[in-house]
Amino acid sequence: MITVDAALSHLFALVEPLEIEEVPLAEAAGRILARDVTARRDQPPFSASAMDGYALRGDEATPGARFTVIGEAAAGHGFHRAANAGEAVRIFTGAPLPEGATRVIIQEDVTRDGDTITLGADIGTKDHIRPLGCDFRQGQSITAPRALRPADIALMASMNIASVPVRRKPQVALISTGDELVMPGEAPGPDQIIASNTFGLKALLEARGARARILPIARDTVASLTTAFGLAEGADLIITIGGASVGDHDLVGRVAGDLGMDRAFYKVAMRPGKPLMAGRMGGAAMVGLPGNPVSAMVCGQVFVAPMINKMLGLGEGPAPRRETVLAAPLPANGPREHYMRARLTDAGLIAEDKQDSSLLSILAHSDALLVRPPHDPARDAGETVAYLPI
Ligand SMILES: Nc1nc2c(c(=O)[nH]1)N[C@H]1C(S)=C(S)[C@@H](COP(=O)(O)OP(=O)(O)OC[C@H]3O[C@@H](n4cnc5c(N)ncnc54)[C@H](O)[C@@H]3O)O[C@H]1N2
Ligand code: MOO
Repeated sequence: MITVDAALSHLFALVEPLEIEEVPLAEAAGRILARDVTARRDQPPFSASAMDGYALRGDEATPGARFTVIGEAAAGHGFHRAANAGEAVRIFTGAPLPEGATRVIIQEDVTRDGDTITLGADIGTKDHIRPLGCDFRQGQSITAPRALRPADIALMASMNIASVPVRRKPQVALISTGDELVMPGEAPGPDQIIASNTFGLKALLEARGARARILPIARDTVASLTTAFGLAEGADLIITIGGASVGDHDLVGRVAGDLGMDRAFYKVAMRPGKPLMAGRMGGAAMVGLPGNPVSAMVCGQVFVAPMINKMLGLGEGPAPRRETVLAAPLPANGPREHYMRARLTDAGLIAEDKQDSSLLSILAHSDALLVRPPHDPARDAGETVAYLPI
């Protein structure tokens, strides 16, 4: 058995950052920016009014001063003549400031009579002008790598970037193995259960930027598993679930080996998730996850998600941990790193009473995996512990 950290190093060695592709801006949300992009223009490209009112020379803006309105500037339609002494231009929010004007007086502070305006007694001190380039200047960068959020998409649109260099999405093939499994919606036989792991993992990995394909369930036969591996052709990462342990029907390691899988390791000192295996299989990385549903999901968080990150150009790093206090005491941990299902409360973290790795209902109502190092001693309420948010 190897440590979680050693397993992660092996897993990182199995994958590389994928190629870069250009996608239309409208499809770039959630993708990983692969190269820096730079603004193609200044924003705003001219000094613009921030309010509806009158543009005039700031040195003339005194309470009670009068001006002649000589024209109008609206957003998209500037007024292309200078405002001279004693002149004002009717202006609207977003309009270019006419030459000579250095201040906008909002219309609430002005009285107008025909083409004459008089400034009110309290016009404040603000100029209500957005200077040229005050948001960003041409050449300003958004640096890669970066997971693109809605605000980044808006910023790139404003920068006039219509197509975006992103990492190709990792293609993941998910194979459930076991005679006991049927797909959700099917009628299970008396000894059968529903395959849940592929669905949970697809959701987990797609939320992290991968594209996951659920293959037909492989039965516990060499022929069926061989067929399933064949269907995984073209994937960057092949994930099997179940059949990884030492039972007579646990065939994944053997069949993968026969098909040329170059095994990097088997078994990790963690709980749940001990019978994990991985290696290279043709052009793909292969990870064999344990079948117990919580084990598969925890391994997805701890191992597969960081592999996806590396493929997306986000570097090699473990699943990010946070710290908080315990709200209830914990007994000493055994020799394996334990990822305990736990709930975050106002008083701190509370580990679930039941930690069996078959209990999806407990996982679903947990929001943290409390990380216990191997041989961690008993802990009291109030002590600081590490956890993975899930
Ligand atoms: N003698 C030993 N027995 C077991 C050991 C061991 O070290 N010695 N390890 C145990 C641990 S820990 C785990 S985890 C499991 C892992 O076994 P497998 O990876 O071979 O998984 P299966 O036996 O195929 O299935 C285990 C369990 O999970 C259910 N399962 C499997 N696939 C799915 C799926 N896609 N969706 C929902 N549920 C699934 C399966 O029906 C079993 O109940 O081995 C222990 N045994
Ligand atoms: O490691 Mo198993 O994954 O403990 O249930």
